[in-house]
Amino acid sequence: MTPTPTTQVSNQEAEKRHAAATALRWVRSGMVLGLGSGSTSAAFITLLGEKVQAGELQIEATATSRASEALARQLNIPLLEPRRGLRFDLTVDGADELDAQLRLIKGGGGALLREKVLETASDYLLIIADSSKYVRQLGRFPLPLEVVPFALPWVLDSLETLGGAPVVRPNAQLPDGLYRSDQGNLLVDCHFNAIAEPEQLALQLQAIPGIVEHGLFLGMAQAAVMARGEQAEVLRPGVAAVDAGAFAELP
Ligand SMILES: O=C[C@H](O)[C@H](O)[C@H](O)COP(=O)(O)O
Repeated sequence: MTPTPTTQVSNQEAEKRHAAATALRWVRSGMVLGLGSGSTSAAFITLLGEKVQAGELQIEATATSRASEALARQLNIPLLEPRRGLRFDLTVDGADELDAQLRLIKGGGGALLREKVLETASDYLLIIADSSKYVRQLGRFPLPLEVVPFALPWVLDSLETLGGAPVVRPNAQLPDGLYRSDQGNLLVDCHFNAIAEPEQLALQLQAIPGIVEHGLFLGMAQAAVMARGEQAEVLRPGVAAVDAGAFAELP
């Protein structure tokens, strides 16, 4: 039987929750956690909050977006403000795409800058994902960039030259009709369709003034928990997937 779009969505939601619940197994009391953004991260934060409220886990955390911070606060998860020397034992976050090397596209929800900041300050980045996120080659998902508003015209010119078919992300609810990040910057989504050399593209994007950050997260994730139906697999860069049940601790 061919799955209907509604069935696909609910399967995807079930996989997100399954990946989130599996990732919780690696959280230990005493850890300082980075909390990701997006729907899969929200599922993780919700389950984490239940454990904290039940007194089963004592952790502290910093969130990668205002939305995740509000959710964590609502669930009484103790929150740490950014400060010098603050590092994270573990950050758990979703992704828009991941490949076999655990190279990622992130930022579909607009949180890529704070995510990259926290994940760079983390000893371990664990990605949680439903199976639709896994790709052979990055780029089908439009690559998000956070852009300083003043620089937008020239950034768009440069992105056209790179073949990125850039689209400024809209938000019909705001007066100028444009989406704003938590920092008040614009988001530009680039339609490369296929990114043959992510490392080279990352360098090219970093060289364009006005791009605050791009959504390519390369060499950052140590592992991913990906749910596939009822199963959860652990992926590590370049290593064949292993059933999550095979691990008691993060590999
Ligand atoms: O800006 C958003 C983040 O990078 C999310 O982690 C990413 O978009 C995945 O979101 P979701 O879990 O909702 O698919």
